[in-house]
Order: sequence, then structure tokens, then C-alpha cells
Amino acid sequence: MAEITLKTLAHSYSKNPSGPEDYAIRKMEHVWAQGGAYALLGPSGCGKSTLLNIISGLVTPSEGDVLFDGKRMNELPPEKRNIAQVFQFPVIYDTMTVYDNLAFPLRNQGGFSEEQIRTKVHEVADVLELSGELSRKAKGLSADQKQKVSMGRGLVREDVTAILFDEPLTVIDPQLKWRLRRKLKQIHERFDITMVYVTHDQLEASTFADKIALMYEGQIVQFGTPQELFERPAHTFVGYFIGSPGMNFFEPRLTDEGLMFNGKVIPVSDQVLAKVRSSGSDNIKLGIRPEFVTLGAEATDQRYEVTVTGVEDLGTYRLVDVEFGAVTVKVRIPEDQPVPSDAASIGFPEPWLKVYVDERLVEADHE
Ligand SMILES: Nc1ncnc2c1ncn2[C@@H]1O[C@H](COP(=O)(O)OP(=O)(O)OP(=O)(O)O)[C@@H](O)[C@H]1O
Repeated sequence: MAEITLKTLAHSYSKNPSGPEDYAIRKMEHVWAQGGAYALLGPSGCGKSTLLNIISGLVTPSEGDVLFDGKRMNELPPEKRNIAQVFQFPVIYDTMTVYDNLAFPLRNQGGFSEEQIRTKVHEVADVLELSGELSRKAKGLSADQKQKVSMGRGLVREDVTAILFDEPLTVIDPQLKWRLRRKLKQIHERFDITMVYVTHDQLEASTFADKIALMYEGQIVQFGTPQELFERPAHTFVGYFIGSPGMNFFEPRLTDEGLMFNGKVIPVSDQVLAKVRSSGSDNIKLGIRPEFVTLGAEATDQRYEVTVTGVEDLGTYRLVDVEFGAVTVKVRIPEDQPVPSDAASIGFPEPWLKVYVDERLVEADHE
């Protein structure tokens, strides 16, 4: 069992890094608690694989420490870390049977009788629904079955404390993906193992994980439940990356009256406004998700006049583009809600309008 702590961790592939852009991992602190099901989500190149390889020992971090249950792991080679890693492409021996593939890690480790190995292999094969395939050569298996064998090789070892998955469903047919995803969930429930699942797909991340670590430019910019990432993006990138489409952003001007956009003051709480003022920054953004913008007819006090420029029918809902000053705001409405033809207005319900300074969320202090 292991809690995985990343302490002032940073990594550069360059020998002489000259600035933050030379770092694949920029200084981070993070804890993966024992037994959790986590996703590490982010766009291509943000550092996900580097981070996994640092945890498993394939990459030695240039700065900081990797701790398992408080013990420093930096110098320990991968095979001594009790971590199983499942890659995009199944790592199995094609010429061996499924049984021998699953038995391999235990035979390699030594100290187990054939009877013990048989029991363990059958237990894991049962969970993975591979019992009927045990005597088959791995070569003839389908891609998803091969990937299950790869996972099984990690699961047979009693000493494995964490399994790291690096985009494990990439080569799996779309119609089989959901089955494997469900299987992973069951495995997590059955075995008390920390699982970290790397993906760039938000749907995959939120169906698998209890908590998602969203990575951007070598940093974890938010760690929270899928709902938290949706409702309270801590960074503009989270707002942009999560959701379909992502959050609307527009840049207000800070004046004596407050945050102005398109000739009107956009109300935010006094405390938030005070924080924005004291930051001294002029990188201020307002963000609201398309799901939370309200669309109606004429503008009133707290609503803003807009022009409808496009409507996209997406089955159960519609996406309406409205022109608000110089920006296009996307509004998501139920399919049966009428779209005003000429005089339209939008509103920003207070809890859902977020304020960002230097890309970070600024909130009122909680009581
Ligand atoms: N072996 C390496 N040598 C030099 N640079 C590397 C190496 N591996 C990765 N990088 C760089 O480090 C950064 C992070 O890459 P990494 O593969 O960790 O990202 P990722 O989020 O896993 O991306 P992807 O989803 O495309 O695999 C990128 O800029 C990449 O070019």
C-alpha cells in the first residue's frame, strides 16, 4: 500500500535549463493518497507521461523527491518500486499462453509455489474475464484482451501498491473502451490499489477517477472531483479544457465603479473586487460556463443586451452564439427553449460568474 508524495518536484530533460519553458515538470507538490482512483488529465505535451515515469522510476527527476509512504524513492530502480505500469501498447509475450503471461511476474519474483501461482492467476483471470483464454497463446488475442493481460500482469503481484496507466485505451476499439473502463473501475473496487490513469480525454478521466489532477504546462493546476473542476475551475485553463464547449471568457476593465465590460458594470462581490484591486494586475478575466448563462428577451438591469449570431442543434440541447461587445458568448439551452429572434439578453447568475486574476480564480473567503 502506498501514498505517493511528490515533493518540490521538477524535471527538465535539458542539462542546462535556462527558464520555465525548459521544464517538462515545473515545481510541484502533490499527494496521491493510498487507494485512490485518480486521473492525470491534460493536453499533449503537458508532462503527463514524464510525471508517471518519474513515479515509476523510468525517469529520475532533476529536482525534488518522490516519496512512497514517506520513504524517498529517487534512487530506487523501477523493479524495486512495486509499481506496475500499463502503457498504450500492451506489453506481453506473444509466444506465451495467457496463463504463462500472468504467471510470469510471480515466477520472476520467485518464492511462490506453482499452486500459489495457479490460485493467483485464476483469481486475476476471473476478474478480467480471461478465464476462458488461459491456455491460448497471447498472439491470437484481440487488442483489448491483450491490454487486459497487460493489466493482469500488474495485478497478480501482491506487492504492487500502485498501478499507473498511460493512455491504456488508445489502441482499443471505441465500442470496447467502455467495457475496459468499467473493468478498471471494478478492479479498483476489488483491490486496494492506488491507481493513476493518464489521459487527454475528459470523459475517460471523469468516468474512471474519483479525483482528477489537471495538468497544464508542467504543473497540476487543479486537483479535484470532476464536479469541482466543472463548477469551480481554479485556473482559466481548467475552464477552457473541461466542458464541451469550455468556459466563456471576457476581459473586463477595472474602473472606480468596478469591473466594466461593454459599457456596463458587471457585478461581483465586494470582497472579490477588493482582491482584484489589491492584486495590481491588469490580467483580469471573467468566466462563465455556457450551461450557466441565461438567455432571454429584452435586457433589464442585471441583464446584458446581445445579438444572436448562430444556433447549433445538438440533439437534446442547443448551443446559441451571442455577440456581447467584442466577444462571442456561447449559451447552452434545452432544445425546447425558444431562441429570441431580435432583442435578446444574457444574464450571469452570481455563483457561476468567476473572476480570474493572472489566470487564477479569485474568490470571496468562505465563512
Ligand atoms: N525523452 C525526452 N527528451 C526530451 N524531451 C522530452 C522527452 N520526453 C518528453 N519530452 C518533452 O517534455 C514535455 C512533456 O512531455 P510528456 O510526454 O511528458 O507530455 P504528455 O503530456 O505525456 O504528452 P503526450 O500526451 O503527447 O504523451 C514535452 O515538451 C516533450 O517534448
